Amino acid sequence: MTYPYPQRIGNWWLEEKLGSGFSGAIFRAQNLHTGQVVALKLQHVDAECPTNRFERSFYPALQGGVGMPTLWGAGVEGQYDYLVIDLLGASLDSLFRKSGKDVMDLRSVCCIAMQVINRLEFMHSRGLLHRDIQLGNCVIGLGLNCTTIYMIDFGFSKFYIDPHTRRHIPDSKVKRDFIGNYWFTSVGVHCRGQVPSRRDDLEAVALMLIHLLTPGGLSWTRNGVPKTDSAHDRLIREKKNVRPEDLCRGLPSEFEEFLRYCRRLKFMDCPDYARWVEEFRQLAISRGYPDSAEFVWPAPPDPQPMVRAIAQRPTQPPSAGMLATVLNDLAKLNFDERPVLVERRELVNGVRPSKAKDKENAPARAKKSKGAGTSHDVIVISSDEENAPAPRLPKALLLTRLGYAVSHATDNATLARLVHEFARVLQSNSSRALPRGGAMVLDLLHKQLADPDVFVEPLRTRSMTSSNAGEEQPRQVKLDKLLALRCDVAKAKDNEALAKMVAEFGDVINRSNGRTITKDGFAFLEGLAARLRALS
Ligand SMILES: Nc1ncnc2c1ncn2[C@@H]1O[C@H](COP(=O)(O)OP(=O)(O)OP(=O)(O)O)[C@@H](O)[C@H]1O
Repeated sequence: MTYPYPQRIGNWWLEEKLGSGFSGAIFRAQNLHTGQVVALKLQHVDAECPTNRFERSFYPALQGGVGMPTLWGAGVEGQYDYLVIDLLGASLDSLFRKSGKDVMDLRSVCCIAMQVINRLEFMHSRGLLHRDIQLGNCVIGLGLNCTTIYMIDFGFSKFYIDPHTRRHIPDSKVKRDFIGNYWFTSVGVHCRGQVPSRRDDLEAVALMLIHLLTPGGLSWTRNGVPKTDSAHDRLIREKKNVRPEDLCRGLPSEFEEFLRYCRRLKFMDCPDYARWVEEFRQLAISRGYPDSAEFVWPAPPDPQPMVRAIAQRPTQPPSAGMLATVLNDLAKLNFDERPVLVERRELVNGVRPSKAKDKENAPARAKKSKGAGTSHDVIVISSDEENAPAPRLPKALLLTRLGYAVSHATDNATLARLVHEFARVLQSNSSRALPRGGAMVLDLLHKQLADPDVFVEPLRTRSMTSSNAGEEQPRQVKLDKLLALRCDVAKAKDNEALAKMVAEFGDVINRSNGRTITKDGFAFLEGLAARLRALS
């Protein structure tokens, strides 16, 4: 039922209608005495779902938080229940729709991730769950606050810390009607009728981020809001059955890891918000984006479109155009040798394809690579000459390029050279910590050595899902393992054995304090390069 809206309520003069929801409408309003301009959320007292009544009780707990609207007034006057809050800008939903793009750019998505996870950390620290995370409930600020994302619509919120007992609300095995929205509410709450807790707010964020990066959005959002029970059942089935790896195919691994992480959390677990903010920050940095969580919209032109393009998993064959761009860029890094690639399927455990085949493929390859066509057949990131000038490129970009070259290397000699280059890049770091881009290179190297045509779970994911996930190893254990790896690498029989060692190396470094690479670690990498040369 719709109700006629008054022109004035309390001290507020209602102006333009900004939007409307299930139970009411929201107006820009002005204070009759001070001229202050605000947003006023109006609901009829007989509204079917009187969310203002609940929202009013949650706002006080949220005051003072970054990205939390200030509550300026609230009450019931006549037939209307109203809430007066900061006037804010457009929702992420409307910004994205108006952009006309099929997917949102990675930098913006990383900023959304960092900010929304921070907002949830704040809300949860005040004992409150949001329970309706969606793009329409994330809005940007106005004026100086236009790069800050605000959370709105606390109509479905709930205190998960009982204000009287100060304890977490209890779980229940009894299935309940779901609360939230069709698109992003967690599988546990939406499809299994579980009681929502902090983990579910976070899972909704994960789904929202994946949605933004998926052409056409998450598959279950494509038919619109389900209008019948059977359509809703279908949606639930689809949402429940899709595997994280399928949802996140082609996306940077952080998104799949984040979704899996949320789904592994137990009902009362406190999520590690800082870790995920840092993961998305590092992801943005590793792709060459500024180190900032500010949500700048419209998204500025991408300074490194090539880097973003190769965020795709290497299992997806790059287009000829993309390949040409990447090869051109690689060529600029150095070089007296020019890259020529052969088909990935021709790499069998480091055995070089036959010369005859090389010749057959030569014309096609030459077209893809500007300047190709010389007799050289490897990608060179830098020459072996000691005094060759070091490329002045950000480390993250160098590592990304190395990763790309590793995933397209076709013989052990190339891999050997890339591993040597990898060790050099890591050593040029002021810190000896393995950067995120370094972990990616190890992942790709492991995959190349194990079997380039088979999907190999990334090392970082594996170490986090293992039974001793996240556990740090005592320093001595780490040192012993690295020493053993350093000694054993020279005796490795084949690429498979080397793949196992790379996996072990990544695991040891990942689980060590500060992820530092010791002298033995570097010696292992050099030993690996030598062994690859010997096996080529
Ligand atoms: N503070 C604000 N400033 C400017 N616009 C706002 C503000 N709050 C909400 N809006 C706009 O109004 C729309 C509806 O707001 P909100 O979600 O709070 O209402 P609702 O009635 O709870 O909606 P729903 O039924 O969709 O949950 C938002 O999507 C947004 O576009």
